[in-house]
Amino acid sequence: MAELKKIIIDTDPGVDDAMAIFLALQSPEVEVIGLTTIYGNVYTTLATRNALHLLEIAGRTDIPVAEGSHLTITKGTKLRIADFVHGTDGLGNQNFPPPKGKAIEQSAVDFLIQQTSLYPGKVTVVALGPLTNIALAIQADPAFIKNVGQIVLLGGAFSVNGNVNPAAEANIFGDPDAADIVFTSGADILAIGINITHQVILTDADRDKLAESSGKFAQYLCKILDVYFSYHHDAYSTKGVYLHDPTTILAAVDPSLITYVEGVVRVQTVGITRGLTLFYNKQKRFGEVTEWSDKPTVKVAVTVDAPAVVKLVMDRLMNS
Ligand SMILES: O=c1[nH]cnc2c1ncn2[C@@H]1O[C@H](CO)[C@@H](O)[C@H]1O
Repeated sequence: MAELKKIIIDTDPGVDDAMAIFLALQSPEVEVIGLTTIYGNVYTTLATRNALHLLEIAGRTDIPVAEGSHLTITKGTKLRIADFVHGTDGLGNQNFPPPKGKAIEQSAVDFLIQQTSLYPGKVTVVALGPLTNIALAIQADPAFIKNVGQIVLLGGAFSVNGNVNPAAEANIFGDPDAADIVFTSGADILAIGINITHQVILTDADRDKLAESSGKFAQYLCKILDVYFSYHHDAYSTKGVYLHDPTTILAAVDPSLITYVEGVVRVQTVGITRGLTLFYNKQKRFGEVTEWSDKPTVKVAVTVDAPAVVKLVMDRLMNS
């Protein structure tokens, strides 16, 4: 049997994170070797609690959860928490009982460094929240960027408006300094921006199908989806919700679902465009040295097979 791709999910659950975690657990192509937590949709403490809860729902308490950073990398910025998208508990205001399990003693950063060095080149880190933990791992251990197989991240708005403001997407806005460290680190990076995820919509009709199925993950998700759907109806007037995190997980599971281009990405860290991701496509040779010169390239997704992604999401959640 071919070796399964090992993945660590860095997550801030979050309704679409819950979907993504369940999808990963339902994907025979990958082995989830751990979850690391971060603030974003909720504060880090609640992210850890929700990660443990979701693994208990899935019957996968064998998978360790390592708690991540409570602060941005500069420790200077006020956190922006998107509880208006996911509910104050991050999971659709369902007031689930606290999980029985606990996070491991090791921090998220130490866990990322240890696991990638145990399996050099074999671990894919799927980053679904702000990039603080990943940037801290890069800073703490120069070998991390060589040891990690690939970092597949949900972040950025490439040639489209952001979702926090016209400039910035939420995960990059959450810690722009960390994001710039990650994008310029030299690691193998695949960025899935909202230019991609806004093409992947779970419709009201899809949700009805999930509700009618007997899949245990489908049933659980239908309980928590209300707040996420209401937010999308109000903010975007869409008849459905964007599948940000599920699309990112599936891009890691099956890279043929997307196409990408390569170039240098820098992140604006100050001013009114703080959190802007700017991709240099190398079409112009600039006479002068720029902030993009001599930086390693990354992969940025440019197309997605949206019907195939939605079908995989539906099939894997209903057959659970
Ligand atoms: O309008 C929004 N503001 C803030 N965060 C959002 C919004 N929509 C979605 N997300 C959250 O941020 C990530 C994608 O940018 C996703 O994790 C999503 O749940």
